[in-house]
Amino acid sequence: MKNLYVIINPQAKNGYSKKVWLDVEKELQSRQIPYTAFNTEYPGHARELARSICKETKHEDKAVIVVIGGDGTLHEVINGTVGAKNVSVGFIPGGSGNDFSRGYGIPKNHLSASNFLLKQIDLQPILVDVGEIVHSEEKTTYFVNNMGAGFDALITKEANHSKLKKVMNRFSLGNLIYAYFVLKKLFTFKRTVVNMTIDGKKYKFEETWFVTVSNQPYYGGGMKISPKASVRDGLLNVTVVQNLSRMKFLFVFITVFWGGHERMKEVKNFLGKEIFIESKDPLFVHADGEFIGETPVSIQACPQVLPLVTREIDK
Ligand SMILES: Nc1ncnc2c1ncn2[C@@H]1O[C@H](COP(=O)(O)OP(=O)(O)OP(=O)(O)O)[C@@H](O)[C@H]1O
Repeated sequence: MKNLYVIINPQAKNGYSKKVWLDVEKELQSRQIPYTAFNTEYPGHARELARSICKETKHEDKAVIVVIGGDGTLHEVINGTVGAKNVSVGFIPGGSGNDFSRGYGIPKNHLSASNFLLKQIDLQPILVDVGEIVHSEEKTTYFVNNMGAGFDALITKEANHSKLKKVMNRFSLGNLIYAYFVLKKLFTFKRTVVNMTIDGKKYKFEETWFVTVSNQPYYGGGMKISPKASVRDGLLNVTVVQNLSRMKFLFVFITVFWGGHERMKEVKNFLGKEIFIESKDPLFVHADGEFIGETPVSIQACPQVLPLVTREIDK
């Protein structure tokens, strides 16, 4: 069996991930599977742990890092492993949003996900795409789900820093926090001009609410922002929402839950490999729901670079 490392974020979903780990640990022990486990101690720690596991195992044949937490922890681990060909990544959901499981064919229930993972672990991992963002001072961030600039990044930033999220997570209502901030920020958000280049072609969008670049269909805890996005096609799906009154924007935002927004004339969709986003006024930027800075940013698709323990995913 491949060497197994587990990275647990004990804070994900207000500590629910600790319970997930107890169940998974029991399963590993009953099957007498050896493992090395680490708890994250602060934001950013999962990335450091993943990096040092990759360094230590670089002469080993194969290793697997299993992430127990939410999409934020997974995002950090990916940022520590991208490029390490011998290390594959597995995921057991223990967070509140779970867009990664939705988009990558991983069971949502942690016991099913753990059984599934242990069955797949010694099979060939599936190589999936990731997106690469180069932002200020040549800093690079990778994303697996999506990145966005504008209103959605503002909501992400507000929600992640809000004490209310913790309270609502306690009642399994963590996702409602996003709806709360959408309503709170809807009437004050300043729309701006966004200039984009997609595979060499230039675009100008007036009165832009947000731009999302997706690797998979889901974001914001189950919203279908990019229903046709595929994690194996080597391409990124761009969604631009612009020229909408505040009330119509709210309506469009609601239709994102089932992907209905794609038919609206104020929603533009593109496919591309290299994307540049700049704006007249700086816009907040997120990657996989984690705030990372402001525009301008350059994004590119990195086709099939991440070995993932999952089932075959259609191209
Ligand atoms: N020990 C820790 N203490 C505080 N924060 C931590 C710790 N370990 C990790 N974090 C941070 O917790 C944040 C949230 O983690 P994560 O996204 O995995 O859980 P979640 O918010 O419950 O789930 P989701 O993103 O799926 O909604 C991440 O930004 C991560 O950096």
